[in-house]
Amino acid sequence: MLRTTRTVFPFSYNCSRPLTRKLYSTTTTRPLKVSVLGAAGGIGQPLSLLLKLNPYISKLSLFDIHGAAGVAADLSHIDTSSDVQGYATENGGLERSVQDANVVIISAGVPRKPNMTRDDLFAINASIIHKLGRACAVVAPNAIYLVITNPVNSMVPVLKNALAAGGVRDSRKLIGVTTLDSVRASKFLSQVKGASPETIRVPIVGGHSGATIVPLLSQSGVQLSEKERDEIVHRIQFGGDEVVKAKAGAGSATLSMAYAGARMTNAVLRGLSGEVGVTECAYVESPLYTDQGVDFFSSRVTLGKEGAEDIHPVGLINDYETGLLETCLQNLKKSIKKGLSFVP
Ligand SMILES: NC(=O)C1=CN([C@@H]2O[C@H](COP(=O)(O)OP(=O)(O)OC[C@H]3O[C@@H](n4cnc5c(N)ncnc54)[C@H](O)[C@@H]3O)[C@@H](O)[C@H]2O)C=CC1
Ligand SMILES: O=C([O-])CC(=O)C(=O)O
Repeated sequence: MLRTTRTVFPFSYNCSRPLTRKLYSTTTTRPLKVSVLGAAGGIGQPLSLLLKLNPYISKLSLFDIHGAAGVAADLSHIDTSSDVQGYATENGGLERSVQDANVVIISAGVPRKPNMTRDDLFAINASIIHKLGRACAVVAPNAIYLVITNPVNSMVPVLKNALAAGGVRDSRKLIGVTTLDSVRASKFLSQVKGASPETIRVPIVGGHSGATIVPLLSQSGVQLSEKERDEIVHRIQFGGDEVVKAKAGAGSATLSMAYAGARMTNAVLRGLSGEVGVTECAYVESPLYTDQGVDFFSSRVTLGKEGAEDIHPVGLINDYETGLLETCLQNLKKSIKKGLSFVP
């Protein structure tokens, strides 16, 4: 197979090399197809743009109930190697868009408006995720699924059941995207400390909503006063609300989410391509807290050819973080139960 080396992507992210950020460089050996569902949306469009720049991807497939053909036509003029194709609902467009996909990214659904919680999106988004999952299970049983749609804490369990109903049961291939919390943590901490965000890594465990977002600042190597710590934890937990408020009814984070989604997708593609030691924090079916009735949990995972291959424990945490984790687990348990109990 032809081997090509390109340097086009704006970031390289590797938890095993946390202090490096450089132009993306890879040797591609395997053509990979990535499908984006919800591709014409606020996240879908900039995410698809970033994916068009990713040299791991040979086929970029865009599906939306409105407007994917236009987005695909636009992106297809960009002079990178990948082919872009847009699909609408008609003529089995969804099924054709995900057929043989290696990775399916789902950002289809409704975003928050001010004074809404992520959980307020549950009913409408669960129906969408379930429907997409049922269709995808038939034509893309081996894909890795990345769920962006909120509430992530419940949508991943919803998708698990939808895929399982179609006979697809590999938990390593079902991943909730919590990367935006990691991105925010690096940025917010860097602002407090006057450091470069590239040099700061904070493991974020738990889930992706308010008190379920547990930043392990004690593992960041950054010293903080109690006041600084409390403020930064609050800002990381409720960073999404800042954007929802600022957008004043026009939706929630899209551009920073596209960046975070592209980073997570890139990590998954590196793992799929055989790179060893690729890790990110992600929300997966996890054995870590099943004894407390919590079957899904975000922690550091190692990504490989089968998806989330190793799930790492939270590691050493202090009393303050133990308190945050207890609150997180209580909340997470309810969101997971709600997701698993969803009946379309
Ligand atoms: N995981 C995370 O960290 C984050 C998650 N989100 C979530 O991502 C989701 C999408 O947000 P935005 O892109 O801003 O919303 P948006 O409304 O701009 O875009 C959503 C897109 O989904 C499409 N869509 C709706 N039903 C569909 C279906 N059945 N099949 C295919 N496409 C369908 C719509 O046509 C639209 O283009 C929301 O639920 C939001 O809360 C947002 C930010 C961060
Ligand atoms: O806040 C929202 O609804 C969108 C989101 O998940 C985030 O920005 O973290």
